[in-house]
Amino acid sequence: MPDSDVMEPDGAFIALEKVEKVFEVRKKAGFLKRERRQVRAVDSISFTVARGEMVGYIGPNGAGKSTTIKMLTGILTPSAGRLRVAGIDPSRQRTRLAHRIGVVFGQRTTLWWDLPLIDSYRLAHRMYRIPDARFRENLDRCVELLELGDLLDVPVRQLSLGQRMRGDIAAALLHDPEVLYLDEPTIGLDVVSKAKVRGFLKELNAARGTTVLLTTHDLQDIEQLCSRVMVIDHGRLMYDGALAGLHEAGESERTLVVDLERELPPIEVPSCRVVRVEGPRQWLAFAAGQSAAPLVASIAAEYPLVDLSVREPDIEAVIAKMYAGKAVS
Ligand SMILES: Nc1ncnc2c1ncn2[C@@H]1O[C@H](COP(=O)(O)OP(=O)(O)OP(=O)(O)O)[C@@H](O)[C@H]1O
Repeated sequence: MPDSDVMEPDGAFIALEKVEKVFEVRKKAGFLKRERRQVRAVDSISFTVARGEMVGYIGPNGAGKSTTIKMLTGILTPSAGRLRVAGIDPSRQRTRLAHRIGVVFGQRTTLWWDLPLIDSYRLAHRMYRIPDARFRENLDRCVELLELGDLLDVPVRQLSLGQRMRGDIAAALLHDPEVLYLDEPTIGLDVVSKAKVRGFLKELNAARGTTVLLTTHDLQDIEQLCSRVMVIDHGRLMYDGALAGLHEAGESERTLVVDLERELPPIEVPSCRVVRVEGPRQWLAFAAGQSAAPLVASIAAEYPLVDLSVREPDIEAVIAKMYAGKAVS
C-alpha cells in the first residue's frame, strides 16, 4: 500500500523549493587546454503539485525540463534546494520511490526490444513484486483501454511508434504508480494515436486520480489534458498557472472577425485596431484580457454588421512571446 500519509505539510504531493542543478562541463579551449564551465540547467525552481493534478511542463529545447524530471525520479541529485515526492527524497531513496512513480520517455523505450510485449510486462510483474491479482487486473485494463490485445505476442521491434508508445505507457502503470511523468508521450505519433494516448491519460487521471506531470512540445497535449501549465526557460520558471492565464501573461491579443454588409474603410472604434481587410470582412485585434462585448456593441451601433466571431490567440505565439519575456520571481 502506498504510504499516502507521508506528505508535505500543505498537502503537496510533489514539492520543490529553490531546486538547482548545475552541471560542470569541460570545453576544449586550445590545443591541450580544457576550460571548465558551469551549466545551470535548473535555476532555483519552486513549485508544488497536489495529488491528482495534471500539470503541463513546457519550455524550449534545453530549458531544463528533462533535468527536472530526472531529479524527480532520483536519477539526478539536485545541486541545491529541497525536493520531495510523496514525502520521499528521490535521490536518497530512489528504489523506494520507484514503486510509487511511473515514467514514460517518448524518445526511449523501457520495453525489451527483441521480446514479445507481454514479456516486458511479466518482467515488471516480478521486478515490482506486483501481487498476481493486481497485475492481472491492471494488465487487463491497460490492454483494453490502450488496445494492446493483438500486440502482446509481437516483438517490440515490430511495433509501430504509436503501438510501442501505448505499450510503454502500460508498462509504466502496471505497478499502480501514484504519479506518472511523461516526457513527450505523443512525439512522432499520428493524429489517431495521439487521440488514443490523450484519451487514455484523461481516463486514468479521472478514474484513478493519478498525478500526471507532462512534458511536451505539442501544445494540443496541454490544451486537451492540463488545466495548469508551468513554463520553464533557461532553467527558470516563467509561468505557473491556468492555461487561459498564459494569454494574459503573454500580453496577447484576441481577434474579432467582422463581416459587414459591404466593403468599407477600416472600422474605427476605441481599444482595437484593424489588422486586415478583405472585401466586406475585417479583422480587429484587441487585448486578450479585455471583454469583446462593448467592442461588438459599438461596432453594431455604427456599422452595418452581418456576422462576427472571436478568435483566441494562437497558443504557440503566446508562449513564444513569453519565452522572450521575464521569469516569475
Ligand atoms: N549531463 C549533462 N551534462 C552537462 N550539461 C547537461 C547535462 N544534461 C543537460 N545538460 C544541459 O542542461 C540544460 C538543460 O537540459 P535539459 O535536457 O534539461 O533540457 P530540456 O528542457 O529537457 O530540453 P529538450 O526539450 O531539448 O529535451 C541544457 O543546456 C543541457 O545542455
